[in-house]
Amino acid sequence: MSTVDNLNNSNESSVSLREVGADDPIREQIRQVATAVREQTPLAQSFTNFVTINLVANAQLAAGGTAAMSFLPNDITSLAEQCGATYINVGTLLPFYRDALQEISEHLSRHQCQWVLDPVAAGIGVARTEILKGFKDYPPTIVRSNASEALALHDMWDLAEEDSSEEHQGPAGVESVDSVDQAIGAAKDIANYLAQHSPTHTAAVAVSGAVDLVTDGKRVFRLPGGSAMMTKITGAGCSLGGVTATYLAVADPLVAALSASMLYNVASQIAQRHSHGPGSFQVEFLDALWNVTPEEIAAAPLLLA
Ligand SMILES: Nc1ncnc2c1ncn2[C@@H]1O[C@H](COP(=O)(O)OP(=O)(O)O)[C@@H](O)[C@H]1O
Ligand SMILES: Cc1ncsc1CCOP(=O)(O)O
Ligand SMILES: [Mg+2]
Repeated sequence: MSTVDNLNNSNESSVSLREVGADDPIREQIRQVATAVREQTPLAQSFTNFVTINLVANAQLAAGGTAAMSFLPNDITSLAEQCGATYINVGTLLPFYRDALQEISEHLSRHQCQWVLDPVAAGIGVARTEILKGFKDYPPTIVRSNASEALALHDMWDLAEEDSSEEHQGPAGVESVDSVDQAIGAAKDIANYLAQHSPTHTAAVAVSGAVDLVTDGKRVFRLPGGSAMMTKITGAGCSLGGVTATYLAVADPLVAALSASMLYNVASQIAQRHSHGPGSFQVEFLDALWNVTPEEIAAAPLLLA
């Protein structure tokens, strides 16, 4: 049975899916941006949490980009226009972050700088909710999150239709307690909202899980593959956000989100084969990010709903 049949027969997806063919133009676009990242070593700066900041920088380097991390608004705003993209992750917060992140998001928006948001632990704590609500006025180009975080952000931004409120469990920490399927509607609504406010009228949302979802608000792609070992290292999702910003520096939001997620699925599968537990998995994963070819990334499993 093929991947598509497996998914169509399982409860991983409630909609019918078809494989994106080898000759579909989107695969050639993905191959080209993966090549461009390796050739151009784009800089994506990050304001990210201090649990996983080192893995984010290492993953960006291994994927072919360069990294710069800072918590100072003036650092971020002065580098924003030289960076291809900025990455903001709200996993760990300090009291000054509320004002800092408002200043940064306002600057990025006013100067039409592209950025990726990882709303880690969305729904937990008054401070985080206030910060994430504030981003509605100065929105990112891409939201990359797990399913629970996408659902919480959708609630916070009041994007639900009156009669279509999604039932979900609410946050329980940084791990998802909801399925990717539950977040399809939320992901599309968020992507459409981001696109309406984007200077290029394009945006994307990437929801990770056993089968990832990537949407620009119109098309919904599903990405099987990867490794469950990714849930046994901290920062798999955070570093995917950073690498998505690396790709956004050279690609449109949909192709950037697809390419980064496909790279992660191919690399984590290789790492699982070569490792013996979480420690060696993380090392093998960084090596695989470095060694995977643009052709392998573009050929990764990709389904269209
Ligand atoms: N059960 C799984 N099987 C395969 N890949 C997974 C699984 N869970 C997560 N991943 C992968 O791990 C990476 C991080 O996703 P996830 O764990 O959902 O993010 P987060 O750490 O933000 O919760 C993504 O590349 C995703 O595809
Ligand atoms: C454990 C933890 N606590 C606050 S941020 C963080 C890292 C979360 O990383 P990821 O979402 O990539 O698993
Ligand atoms: Mg996360």
